[in-house]
Amino acid sequence: MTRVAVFGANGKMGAEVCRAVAEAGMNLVAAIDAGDDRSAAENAEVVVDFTHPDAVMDNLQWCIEHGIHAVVGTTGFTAERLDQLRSQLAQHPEVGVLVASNFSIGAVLMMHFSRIAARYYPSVEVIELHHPNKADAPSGTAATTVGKIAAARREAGLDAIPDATQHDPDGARGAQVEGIHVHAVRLSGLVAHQEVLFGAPGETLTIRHDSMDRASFMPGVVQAIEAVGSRPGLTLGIEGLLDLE
Ligand SMILES: NC(=O)C1=CN([C@@H]2O[C@H](COP(=O)(O)OP(=O)(O)OC[C@H]3O[C@@H](n4cnc5c(N)ncnc54)[C@H](OP(=O)(O)O)[C@@H]3O)[C@@H](O)[C@H]2O)C=CC1
Ligand SMILES: O=C(O)C1=N[C@H](C(=O)O)C[C@H](O)C1
Repeated sequence: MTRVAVFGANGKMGAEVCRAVAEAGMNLVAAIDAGDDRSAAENAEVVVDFTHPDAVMDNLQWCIEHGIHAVVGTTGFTAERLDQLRSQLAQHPEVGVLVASNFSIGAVLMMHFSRIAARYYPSVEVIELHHPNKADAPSGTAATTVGKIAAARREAGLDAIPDATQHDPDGARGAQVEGIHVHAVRLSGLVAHQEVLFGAPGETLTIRHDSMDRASFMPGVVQAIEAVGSRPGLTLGIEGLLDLE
């Protein structure tokens, strides 16, 4: 039985992960929340972190220094943060850390399909929609999606988006991430949703994903816990676990 500790255990995701870990027949050895002593997690094989962008880097440094693998759903990962993790992992090459901005199969497919579509459309915008208690904007999923679309556009030699910078005196067209407009909606009743809108003369393509319940993330989290120990170093996303790379 894999020994698992959950960081952020009292949160919306953490509580769900604690249930999923037990239901998957794993051994939940510690459920840690803000202010708790992490030493209770020292005999875990895998830590699952769903905390806060301000807390996650310190938590991961602790995991890596203790030789504990980590599955990370917490968002807020910049290129600099990922480089910092790679440097820490280089000192502990046996440890695996898997960071995924979204563990739901539908969201992973939405990002995959968006990457495929990106080269065929001059225009693209992203609308992400979440519950109002979300700590960050734009979402980690939106940032990952835009990163994949921007890379596919570069590989295809596409010009900059023609309509990205026009006519926006009041900022109503949202933030720009890698030159792509991203709109963040926060609304009571929502969980986690995203639309990727592609446009070309005379047509549009919309790819939409909806998580109506946090249960949608659990199969991906459990699969990542099972896999992370045999993947030393940094793994980004669960695409590799789903044969989507
Ligand atoms: N990758 C994915 O598939 C998904 C990722 N997420 C991401 O997961 C993160 C958490 O989301 P959510 O569960 O909704 O947030 P919540 O605010 O509901 O839960 C976060 C929990 O972590 C606790 N916490 C804060 N700091 C620490 C710490 N240092 N050690 C242990 N626990 C700590 C918080 O305590 P307190 O409230 O007292 O600060 C809180 O109980 C976010 O970054 C979110 O974007 C969410 C859904 C899916
Ligand atoms: O905070 C959330 O709820 C979610 N966070 C992740 C993100 O920022 O993309 C994943 C999902 O969208 C839910």
